[in-house]
Amino acid sequence: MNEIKIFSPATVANVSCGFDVLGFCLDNVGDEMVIKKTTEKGVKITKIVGANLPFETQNNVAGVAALAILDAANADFGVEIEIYKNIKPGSGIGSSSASASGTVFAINELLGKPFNKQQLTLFGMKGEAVASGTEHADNVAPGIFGGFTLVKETTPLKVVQLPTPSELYATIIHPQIEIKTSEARAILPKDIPLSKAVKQWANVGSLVSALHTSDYDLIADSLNDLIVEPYRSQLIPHFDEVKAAMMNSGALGGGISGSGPSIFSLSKGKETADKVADAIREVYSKTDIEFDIHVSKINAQGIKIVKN
Ligand SMILES: Nc1ncnc2c1ncn2[C@@H]1O[C@H](COP(=O)(O)OP(=O)(O)O)[C@@H](O)[C@H]1O
Ligand SMILES: N[C@@H](CCOP(=O)(O)O)C(=O)O
Repeated sequence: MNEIKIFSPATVANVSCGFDVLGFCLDNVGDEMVIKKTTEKGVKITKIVGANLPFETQNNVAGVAALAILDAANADFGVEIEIYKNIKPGSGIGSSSASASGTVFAINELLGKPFNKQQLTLFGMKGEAVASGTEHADNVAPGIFGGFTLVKETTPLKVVQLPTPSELYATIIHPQIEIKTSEARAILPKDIPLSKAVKQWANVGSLVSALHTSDYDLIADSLNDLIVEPYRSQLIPHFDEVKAAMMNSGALGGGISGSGPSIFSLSKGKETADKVADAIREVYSKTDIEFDIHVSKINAQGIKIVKN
């Protein structure tokens, strides 16, 4: 295979209580990428459509992720990368991560699949670090594995795949303002009170259990973030109103998607997820901020091959 086209989905990191460890994959929102083998070694980004992003290999997450996997494989070829962006950078639904995970998935296919999903996540994290300043894996992992993932450790990397209850839908609003992950990380406290930490890790544990047992009430009870949301929600216009509208229209719960500005909710069934979409549309329609709303199934497969 000399060329591959893939669909690299958007992802929601943190899932309220699981800062830097939990994430899930969306189904109908994402970027496309075309990656071609070249006889000359090295990585060239030849086309970027839909966003103003750096073409220099070292400054683009796709370029850095590509170098990481090609080096590890000691590949005797190089690649040219075309990026078709539908996920706006700084969106909070894993724009940078979609490029990183899509690149390593595609190059692994061109190499004949020598690497497993844990290894691909590791290469993707190298790219993700260009955007956020840290090698967090909570967007890359759900893109590569699909569904819900838990990053148990980063050194050495251990990603745990979690089950996806079949009736779970996500509703997401993306206000068209940019919040850089690196900046949203810089405002977080270095230390947190033990009493809050206890509640937070209890929520992570109960959410993981609830995903295993498809216990929607327990999912609802677990979707709380006492640690990060109080700081970051101040960067998102109308956050409290959107969250109230989500809860009043039947969502199980929700919060900031990744580092924001997107706000996500989870609902039982598409009908409720659509009602949530209507309610949050009403909140933002009264403002002069442009926005997108997505209703999506949870994508259990992750990145998909469009053409090879
Ligand atoms: N291929 C890429 N896709 C998206 N962002 C990229 C890419 N390469 C570099 N970047 C940089 O990463 C930053 C956006 O990433 P980030 O702040 O994490 O947003 P998001 O939450 O949408 O992933 C921007 O500064 C952007 O220029
Ligand atoms: N755990 C990270 C996730 C960032 O997600 P993104 O979609 O905003 O890139 C964080 O919260 O900083």
